[in-house]
Amino acid sequence: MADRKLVRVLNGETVFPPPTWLMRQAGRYLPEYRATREQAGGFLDLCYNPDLATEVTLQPIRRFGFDAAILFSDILVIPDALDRGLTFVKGEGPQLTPIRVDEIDRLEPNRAETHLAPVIATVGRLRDALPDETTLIGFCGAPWTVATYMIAGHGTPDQAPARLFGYRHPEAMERLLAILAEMSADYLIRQLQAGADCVQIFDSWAGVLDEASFEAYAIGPVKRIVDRVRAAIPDAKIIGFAKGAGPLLKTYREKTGVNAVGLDWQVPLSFAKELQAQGAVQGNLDPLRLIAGGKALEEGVDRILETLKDGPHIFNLGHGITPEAPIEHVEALLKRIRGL
Ligand SMILES: Cc1c2[nH]c(c1CCC(=O)O)Cc1[nH]c(c(CCC(=O)O)c1C)Cc1[nH]c(c(CCC(=O)O)c1C)Cc1[nH]c(c(C)c1CCC(=O)O)C2
Repeated sequence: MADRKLVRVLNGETVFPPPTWLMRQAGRYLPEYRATREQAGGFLDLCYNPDLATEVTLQPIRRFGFDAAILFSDILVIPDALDRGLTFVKGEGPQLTPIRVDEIDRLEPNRAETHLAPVIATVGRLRDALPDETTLIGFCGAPWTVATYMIAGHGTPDQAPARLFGYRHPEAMERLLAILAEMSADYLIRQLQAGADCVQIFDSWAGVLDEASFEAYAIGPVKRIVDRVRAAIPDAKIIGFAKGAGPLLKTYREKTGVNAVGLDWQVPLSFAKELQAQGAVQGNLDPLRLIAGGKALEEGVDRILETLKDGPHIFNLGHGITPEAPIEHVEALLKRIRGL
């Protein structure tokens, strides 16, 4: 496992061309994903079916030969384990029962072990099925991002309901985040024990927090996860993706102790290079350049490679690939990176 390229980068090595994978690389832009998704029934049925979840995880590896596979699941399986009424309505995204302050102390985190067993089974199967050189990435949502969906009950443009909840009920928010942090740490430990080489913590909504809230809600709970995971697995490799964190990424890495920071597409490359002096960085092509293709794609890729080639870098998008991304553009992206 130590030789897998992406793990070497997480250890601080410079590898060129950089190991490459794409957030949401298993998804609706692939016809084979749409077919398996149809077969599964609902989206959650797909997440909890080890045969089909293994299949969709492997699809982008077979087609493109990415350097890493990411477990197929969703960050919202944690609130699902807490029985928060999660459903995925086609075209509308996730819906949950908005949580009230008085419900927080009645949550039952112990349900997670049994509930998430099929996801852990998927990790084990993947390690057996993947080519030896392919890194297997496990993941969870960061407590703050998961909490934003639990509080609003759905996605919102700026997660105002969760921000207001935090200002009005700071103690309840701290308790909710602490519960999610412990559950997430246990979940990541199980993924690593089942065969994941490293894990990523997705904080997609970190960028809506002000500085003090970022410290309390984005840094604190993620540090708790990192510390707890490393107490069980001392050399666990962890990528933190705090989308929209901008200049706070330096403190984020220092205080949480993650091995690599994920960069969204708005992070200036000059700053990315500064961050690289502290350790590995991952990112950060604008997903829309992948849709556009041609010069927009080539120039975006070249600028990232040129700026980050002398330090530890994992090539990725600055956020997930979208259903509109043409398959030929993904092929062109990989050719450009690998210089073929
Ligand atoms: C916020 C968030 C979620 N889920 C996730 C995040 C954090 C990353 C991000 O910001 O994109 C993370 C996630 N979701 C999914 C993965 C699988 C692994 C991967 O390929 O990266 C991962 C890592 C599958 C998925 N999760 C979802 C899909 C699409 C569902 C479908 O097939 O119908 C996939 C492939 C659904 C989902 N799940 C979520 C939303 C808001 C939606 C609806 C939006 C959409 O439809 O794209 C919650």
